[in-house]
Amino acid sequence: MLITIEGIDGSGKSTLVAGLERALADLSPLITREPGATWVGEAVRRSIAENTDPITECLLFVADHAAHLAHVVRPALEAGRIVISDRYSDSRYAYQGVTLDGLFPDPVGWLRRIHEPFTISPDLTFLCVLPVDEAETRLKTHREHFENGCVLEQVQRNYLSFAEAEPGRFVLVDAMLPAPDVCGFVADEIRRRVCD
Ligand SMILES: Nc1ncnc2c1ncn2[C@@H]1O[C@H](COP(=O)(O)OP(=O)(O)OP(=O)(O)O)[C@@H](O)[C@H]1O
Ligand SMILES: Cc1cn([C@H]2C[C@H](O)[C@@H](COP(=O)(O)O)O2)c(=O)[nH]c1=O
Repeated sequence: MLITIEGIDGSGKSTLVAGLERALADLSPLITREPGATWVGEAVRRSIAENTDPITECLLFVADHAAHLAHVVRPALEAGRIVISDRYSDSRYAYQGVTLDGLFPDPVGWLRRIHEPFTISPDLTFLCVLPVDEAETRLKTHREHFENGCVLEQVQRNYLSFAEAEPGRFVLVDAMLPAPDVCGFVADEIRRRVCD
C-alpha cells in the first residue's frame, strides 16, 4: 500500500510522518520522502537554493521521483511493505503547476502526462490543510522560494482541486489541530484502510 502525505510548506507533514513512524511501528512501514530519498535529491536541493529556471527545476523534481520509484518505492511495495512518503507526485502537480504557469498551456495536464507512463499512483493521500498565514508563522526562519504566501495560496488551491476531483484517494486533514491529534487521526485512518 502506497500512502502519501501532502500539503503546503509548514503544514506539519514532517511532524506527522515522524509521529506515524512511532504510532504505526507494529506495521513496519517504510518511511520515505521527496525530494531527497536518493542522490538526485541533492541536485534538486541545489536547484532550489540557486533559484534555477522553473523548467530545469521541474525536470530535476521529476528525475528525483523516477529515482525514488526505482530504488525505494517499487522495491518496498514489491516486498509487501506499507510505504509512507512525505511528498510525492501531487507535490509536482500542485507546485510546478504554479511555477510553470504562463510558460506554456496547461502545465498540470503536461505534468500528469509525463508521470503517467512510469509512476505508481498512491492508494491513499492525506492532505494537510492549513491557512497560509498560519503556515508562514510556523515556518518563521528558513524560507525557500516556494515559501511565499502568494505561491502557497495557489499551491493550496491546486491541492484542494485535486482532492475534490479524487475524493476516494484524498483524505483532508485539519492541520490546525494539535500535532498528536493530527497523528492520531491519520494513524487510525491508515489502520482502518489496512484492515479493510
Ligand atoms: N499540529 C501542529 N500544531 C502546531 N505546530 C505544528 C504542528 N505540526 C507541526 N508544527 C510545527 O510547525 C513547523 C513546521 O512543521 P513541519 O516541518 O512538520 O512542516 P512541513 O509541512 O514538513 O514543512 P516543509 O514542507 O516546509 O518541510 C515546525 O516548527 C513544527 O514543530
Ligand atoms: C517534491 C516537491 C517539492 N517541491 C517543493 C516544496 C518545498 O518548498 C520544497 C522542498 O520540500 P520540503 O518538503 O520542504 O523538504 O520543494 C516542489 O516544488 N515540487 C515537488 O515535486
